[in-house]
Amino acid sequence: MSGTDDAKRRLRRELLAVRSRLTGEDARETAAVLARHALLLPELAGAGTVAAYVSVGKEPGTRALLEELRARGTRVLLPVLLPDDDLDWAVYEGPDSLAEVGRAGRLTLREPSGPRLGPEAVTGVDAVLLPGLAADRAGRRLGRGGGSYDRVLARLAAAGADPALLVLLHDHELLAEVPAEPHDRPVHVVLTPSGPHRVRGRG
Ligand SMILES: Nc1nc2c(c(=O)[nH]1)N(C=O)[C@@H](CNc1ccc(C(=O)N[C@@H](CCC(=O)O)C(=O)O)cc1)CN2
Ligand SMILES: Nc1ncnc2c1ncn2[C@@H]1O[C@H](COP(=O)(O)OP(=O)(O)OP(=O)(O)O)[C@@H](O)[C@H]1O
Repeated sequence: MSGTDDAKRRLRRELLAVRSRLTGEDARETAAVLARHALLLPELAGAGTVAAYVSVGKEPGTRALLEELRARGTRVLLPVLLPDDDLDWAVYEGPDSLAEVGRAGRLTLREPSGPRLGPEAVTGVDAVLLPGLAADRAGRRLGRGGGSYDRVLARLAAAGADPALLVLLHDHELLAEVPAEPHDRPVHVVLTPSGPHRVRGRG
């Protein structure tokens, strides 16, 4: 294991421990404030299609945001986790269209139940909302470590697609520096309840 890999693991453990201590009230407040900021961003206001995700556990809440995007006519794609941790995609058709999917040792996810569009569908979107555990002001993002979004970002680059990339975090998860490996690709905006933090020189 490389030193960076090891540093990422340690940091993930610490950040998940802090998240586990957040209250339901923290999560609800974060969700409302994040949705308000997000809906004002030009990257989302001008987007025809947005790839997003349904927040779980103590992740900053995305459900209000998903509903409001859909209500204003934005096409929203949601991920379906494949057995190898790659992501397929399907259209969000409202809260009642989500199915709970449990996997051993993992958080129970809510996934869209409509037709699957294939992993390449993400290359046609205008913006991607990414989950994460931390990011820094250079746009380096730390995910849960499955490499799902690393693969999404590699797929976008291979297709020559350049959608706006936004990671949604709690304020304390915007760090001075996140350890990065050569395969990591930076995001453009780190969105926290205190507002959007734009990565200089991107977007
Ligand atoms: N809300 C949400 N949806 C998402 C993601 C995410 O991070 N958040 N993903 C992002 O890729 C994909 C799913 N990947 C996941 C990977 C790990 C775990 C999980 O429960 N991890 C445990 C630790 C055990 C483990 O690593 O397997 C944990 O974080 O507590 C959940 C989802 C697609 N959908
Ligand atoms: N393009 C890719 N295709 C397949 N595997 C990849 C790709 N990029 C990275 N990986 C692998 O994915 C694993 C997790 O990488 P990393 O620790 O950077 O995850 P992460 O960015 O924190 O998580 P995620 O991408 O799920 O949000 C590593 O083993 C890495 O080698």
